Amino acid sequence: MQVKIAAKTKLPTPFGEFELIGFETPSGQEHVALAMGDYADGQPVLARVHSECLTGDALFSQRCDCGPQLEAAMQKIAAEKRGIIVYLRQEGRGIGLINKLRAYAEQDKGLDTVEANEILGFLPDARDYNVAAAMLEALQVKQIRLLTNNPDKLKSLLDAGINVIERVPHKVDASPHNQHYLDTKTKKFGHLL
Ligand SMILES: Nc1nc2c(ncn2[C@@H]2O[C@H](COP(=O)(O)OP(=O)(O)OP(=O)(O)O)[C@@H](O)[C@H]2O)c(=O)[nH]1
Ligand SMILES: [Zn+2]
Repeated sequence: MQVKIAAKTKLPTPFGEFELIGFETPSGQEHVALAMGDYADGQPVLARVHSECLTGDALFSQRCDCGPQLEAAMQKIAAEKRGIIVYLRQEGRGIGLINKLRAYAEQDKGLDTVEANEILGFLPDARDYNVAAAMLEALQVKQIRLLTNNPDKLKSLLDAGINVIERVPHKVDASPHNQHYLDTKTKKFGHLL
């Protein structure tokens, strides 16, 4: 896949100043990367491949752990003064925002995250990481230390051609609201929590 770096700017945050890089795919999708330090020097880069979660990243939802994971990734990168967050606009594990809200409504009736996706006719996880590989290549990131608890994501990134040399655990504290969600991640997706 080809991606185009469409814009680069500064992103001052409570954790330090990141470089914000905007990407466009040939089909018109938009993604961003947040970067700090010299990530193109060929040495391993601490990296998070984060899937968009409007509810968790921006609206403080406690149904999932996305917001705290994003914040923790920014903090860890700032502590090393070097790293990258590939922020993919693959909301709801690739099914889109409104379908995720429909899946939440099914969960409100008692289904878990996997069952809710399935009853709506979707795969449990419909994400595609080829665009992440293309973004890292465009930024000349040669090897990464991946912040994740998800073994499938690790495998998918390797399959997409990303040189992941290490998995760095990325656990955040559970809340009473997301405990069931995290249990499902462990039981059905094999997350190492
Ligand atoms: N379809 C669906 N998507 C969800 C649900 N809860 C969170 N998501 C989406 O899941 C994505 C985050 O993926 P997760 O499976 O939580 O975590 P991960 O990124 O695979 O694994 P880690 O790297 O360990 O965090 C985001 O796109 C969220 O919008 C849900 O109940 N249903
Ligand atoms: Zn989330």
